[in-house]
Amino acid sequence: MAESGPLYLGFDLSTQQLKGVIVDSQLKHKHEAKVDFDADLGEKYGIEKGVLTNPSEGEIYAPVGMWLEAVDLVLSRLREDGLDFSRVKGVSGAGMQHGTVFWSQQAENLLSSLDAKKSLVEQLEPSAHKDERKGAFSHPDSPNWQDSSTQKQCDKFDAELGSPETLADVTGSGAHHRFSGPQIMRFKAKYPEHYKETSRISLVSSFLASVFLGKFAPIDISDVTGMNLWHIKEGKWNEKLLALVAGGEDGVAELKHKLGHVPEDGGASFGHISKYFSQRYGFAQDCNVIPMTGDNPATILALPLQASDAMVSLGTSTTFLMSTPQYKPDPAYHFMNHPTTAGLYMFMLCYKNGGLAREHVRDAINGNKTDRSWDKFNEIALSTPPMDQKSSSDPMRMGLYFPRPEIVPNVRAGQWRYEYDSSSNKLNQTSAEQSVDADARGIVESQMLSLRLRSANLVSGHEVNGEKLPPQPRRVYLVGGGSANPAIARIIGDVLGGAEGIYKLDIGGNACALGGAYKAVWGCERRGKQTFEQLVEERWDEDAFVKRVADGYRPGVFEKYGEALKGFAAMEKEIVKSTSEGATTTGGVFMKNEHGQGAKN
Ligand SMILES: Nc1ncnc2c1ncn2[C@@H]1O[C@H](COP(=O)(O)OP(=O)(O)O)[C@@H](O)[C@H]1O
Ligand SMILES: O=C(CO)[C@@H](O)[C@H](O)COP(=O)(O)O
Repeated sequence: MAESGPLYLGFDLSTQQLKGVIVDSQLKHKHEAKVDFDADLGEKYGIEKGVLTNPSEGEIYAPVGMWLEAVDLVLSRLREDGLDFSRVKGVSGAGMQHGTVFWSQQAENLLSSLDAKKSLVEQLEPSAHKDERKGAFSHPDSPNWQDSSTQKQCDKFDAELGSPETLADVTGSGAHHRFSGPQIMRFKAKYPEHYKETSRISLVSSFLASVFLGKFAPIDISDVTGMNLWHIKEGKWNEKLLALVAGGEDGVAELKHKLGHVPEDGGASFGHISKYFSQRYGFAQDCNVIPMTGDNPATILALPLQASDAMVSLGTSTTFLMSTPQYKPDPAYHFMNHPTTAGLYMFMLCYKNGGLAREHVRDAINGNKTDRSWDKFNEIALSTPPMDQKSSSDPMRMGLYFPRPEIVPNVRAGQWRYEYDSSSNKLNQTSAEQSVDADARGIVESQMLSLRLRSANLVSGHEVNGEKLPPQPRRVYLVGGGSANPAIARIIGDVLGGAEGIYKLDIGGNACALGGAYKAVWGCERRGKQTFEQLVEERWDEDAFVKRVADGYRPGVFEKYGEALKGFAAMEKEIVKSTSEGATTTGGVFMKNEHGQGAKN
């Protein structure tokens, strides 16, 4: 008998891919499809790893037309996968954070009168088809989160409210190159005519929601906190920061109009799907468009995350995410509104040097041949003792591994190695040129020590079998490509702990698109004031959805890494200081110190 019952669609529009995942009301994964920008559309749009670059100005951006083409393509792939679109009752999802899309004056007319026989890109971005007709965008490109062209604007943002600390207190973050406020400010200065012609500025998430809605969709309550423009505690735009972007108070009303109203409820439907999608693909006419959010906020929705649980996303970048009722902002990290639950926040650390840096070490260990296997890396990582300390009288060995300029801490690209004697608290820099074998464990330890250092204030003690454990996450959940690696999971447990252990999401698809699909379920099926957490917990199938992949807290080992933390913090300080003294130009961007007036990646 054919299956019936509602289905929900979640998207993840990220740097390199558009993924679509279908779940049912019980959160069970049913279908998925993806478009890989390089493989499917790379030649046509001239992109590499999903983006175009202008290194002389530190610019990284993506053509919006390519994303539109990907939307039609991913839906046709879902159809090929057997999806019955008439059962889809809700659409939500995520977009990579911070990116902006600039709509033209005729955009809403075009969005609401799409012809189902033609593609989205033909009608909304004719320039992508070399047609000179005016399209729906005042500029064809969207700045990417890896862009670092906004140093001047970041300096002004950090100064505007008095200090980076105050900016972080108000908006949840100090100024960062990729954040939308500094990006819009630069766009206005570089393209004044395009800015004037802009009727609406969307984030990547609200851009995608607008396409499905057939009119402008508001910016989401969580994603808005990745802009450096939203006063988190007051729940409204910060007028001073808007004036900074607009070039004076006179421009504030116009900018506010371009940004639009931000609704508080992350679950309230924006309305029914545009008829383009019901006519072309057969979506139910009453399918709801639920607010789409940022990729990181959507990722925390893939699990019924409890306070003191942590998620480590081991993708291209490494991100560390926690859902917490505490609001303790600092310019070194980010606090954002929780995407579904008022009174909760998302704590986030974001590193550019994640998977790529680990791959560098893997390739060096494999002799830089064509072997891309992780076997040798894993074997060496597990046979190396914690901190490469063969006996307790040996110093601990540690380092920083940054093939790209890093966000946390804010330093230029480079590699540094140190020895640390915890009994005398002595730190010595050693040669960067040494055997790469110790780096297999070393790079994972280094990345995890950085997470432990910065999340220490947010974790608490736990009692397991009557025994009181030191402050650490209750569970650590791994997501992203690197979560497949058992050796990495084991070392993460050693360094970060985890009172109940290390877990991995065991459902198909990816966490971010799944979180988006769950958000659609919640938006459409919640009863009264039922929170997202209550709904997901009620339908959660622990045995089917997650898998315990490694031990967490190991007595003695966790404490040893606690000792290493002091040396690690001192090492970072020394590197930040030495790199800011000899300020270096990396990729056309002037890099300086962590909290001062230097670059914020
Ligand atoms: N077995 C593995 N061990 C370690 N890293 C892995 C493994 N499999 C994939 N990866 C890493 O996962 C990363 C890609 O993760 P993914 O979540 O797909 O990326 P994105 O963030 O772009 O969506 C790559 O850096 C790759 O090296
Ligand atoms: O900038 C941030 C978070 O602040 C990044 O996490 C981007 O949001 C990453 O996007 P993808 O890796 O999904 O492309």
